[in-house]
Amino acid sequence: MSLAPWLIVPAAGRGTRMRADCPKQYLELDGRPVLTHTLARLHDAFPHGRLLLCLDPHDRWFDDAMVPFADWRRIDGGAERADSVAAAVGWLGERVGDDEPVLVHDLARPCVTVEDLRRLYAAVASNEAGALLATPVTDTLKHADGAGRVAATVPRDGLWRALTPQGFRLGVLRAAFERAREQGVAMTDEAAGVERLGLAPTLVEGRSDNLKITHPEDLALAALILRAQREAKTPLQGVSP
Ligand SMILES: Nc1ccn([C@@H]2O[C@H](COP(=O)(O)OP(=O)(O)OP(=O)(O)O)[C@@H](O)[C@H]2O)c(=O)n1
Ligand SMILES: C[C@](O)(CO)[C@H](O)COP(=O)(O)O
Repeated sequence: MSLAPWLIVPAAGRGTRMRADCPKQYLELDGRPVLTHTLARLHDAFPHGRLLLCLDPHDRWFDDAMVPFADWRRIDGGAERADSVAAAVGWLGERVGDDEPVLVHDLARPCVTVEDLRRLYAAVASNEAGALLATPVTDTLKHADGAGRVAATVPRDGLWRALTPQGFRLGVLRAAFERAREQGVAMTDEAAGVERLGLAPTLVEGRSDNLKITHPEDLALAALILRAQREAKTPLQGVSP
């Protein structure tokens, strides 16, 4: 498989749950914007990767100098994450073959390690239905009754949290978005669309510290994770400072 995967990075969110003055990707994390951490990890893992960065067309914080990739382009994002990814998939579909490997990674996940990125990419090569990083659920799960009370305890056996990246051959990804559009269904990750094709993407167990920065308290947590990863170093070869 090509050593230069296509990397779709949805980065057009507004970060409403973060309740900050700017989108969360521009908040400072360990001395620099969240965005630069995530892109540095991707670049460390895939220096020759080809980046499609989905940005809000009205984004006034972004600067080209923040991107470490030689080969990259900006894609106008949409109203929802799936719309942003669909725009990038559409761009690719008009230009490259269906066998090309594509990884989709949330910009809001800056703590993904180089090792996990490469393990996931290797899994994409050997699984026709693609693969995603995921981690087994460790909490007890409750189903709510709509009035803030417990309706049931949900058995957690076999339940995993879906992380990113998620990787597929372009043809599979294109078919998944096409099917979702025809059926008018919303999907919160790419694997959900691929499942609707009757395919079963492979779960690749990833690190549980691959946090998606969503709420204000996640920023401090992400800073601690990055620091701990830097200090651990050995299993994380190639991690940017
Ligand atoms: N219309 C959108 C919405 C989200 N994203 C991206 O998808 C990833 C995951 O989305 P999420 O964490 O939900 O980010 P926001 O939409 O920014 O947050 P919120 O839902 O709190 O507004 C982020 O990297 C975000 O920038 C995107 O590209 N386009
Ligand atoms: C893709 C994802 O990060 C997998 O956990 C997640 O589904 C994104 O959800 P969001 O509601 O758009 O943050």
